[in-house]
Amino acid sequence: MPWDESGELAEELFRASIADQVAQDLRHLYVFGTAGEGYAVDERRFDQVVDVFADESRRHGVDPMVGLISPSLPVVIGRIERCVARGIRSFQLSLPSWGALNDVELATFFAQTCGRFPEAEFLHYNLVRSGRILTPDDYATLAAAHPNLVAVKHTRADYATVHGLFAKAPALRHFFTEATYSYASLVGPAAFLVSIASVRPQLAREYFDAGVARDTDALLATCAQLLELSGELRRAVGPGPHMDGAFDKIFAKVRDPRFPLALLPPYQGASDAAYEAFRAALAQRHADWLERP
Ligand SMILES: N[C@@H](CC=O)C(=O)O
Repeated sequence: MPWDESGELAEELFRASIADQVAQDLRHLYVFGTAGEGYAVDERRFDQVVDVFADESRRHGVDPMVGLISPSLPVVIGRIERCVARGIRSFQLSLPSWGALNDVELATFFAQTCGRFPEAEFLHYNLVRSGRILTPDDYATLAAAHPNLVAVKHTRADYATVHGLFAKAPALRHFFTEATYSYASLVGPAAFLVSIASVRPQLAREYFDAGVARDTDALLATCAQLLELSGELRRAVGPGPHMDGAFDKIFAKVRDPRFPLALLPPYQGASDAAYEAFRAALAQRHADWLERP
């Protein structure tokens, strides 16, 4: 999300970034993951971003997905209600994170979201920050209870977990980020959650297609490049910024140099120097990953 100097949505830049992604054939878009600062927005900004996102997505024929991150279940329910009133049907759920949910609390959370809104579809965002990583067995139970839980976004999964997900929760679509996608796509119907590869969407698409075609050589070669890119990014940003948005906004700025790097307070964004260092690394050592003029 691009914020202006007073922390308000930079609407024109936001609309331009949606249009850019759609033009690059990235059509499954969401707002308010970690990178989109779903944990940091107040209700006013939540509604404003949703309105702009839904409007611009629909202009391009894209179905908008909205992420929900809050330690308060009533806040999550209220956000779903307001989105449903705006015709939004796709949601991305994260577990409340103030304390890790136990099994009873987990069942209540899904009953009060998936169960309460049967007309909507839900993707679960499985991440350490939420305090509890759900397992293949958890997903088997939840998918059986909630047919409108349709997908999961995995931020990390070892090989045993990847196999377990495809075996125990095959009704769900499992999205993996760059490093895990290479392996997961060889052993099951993996979906690809584009992160650092977003600097060059065309190559992200080719990586996804290599997985669909089970082209091991292409997958491993691109995976190695993407791991190198991640190393360049970590070196460029250095210690300090730690929220996904600090990194993802650098990707957005590679696509559009006007894109601001600031995160909503109190979180620390990456610096312009970090962006310049990453861009220089791309130009010098990974030129394929820079859009050709
Ligand atoms: N940064 C992504 C997740 C991982 O790639 C997000 O915020 O959704």
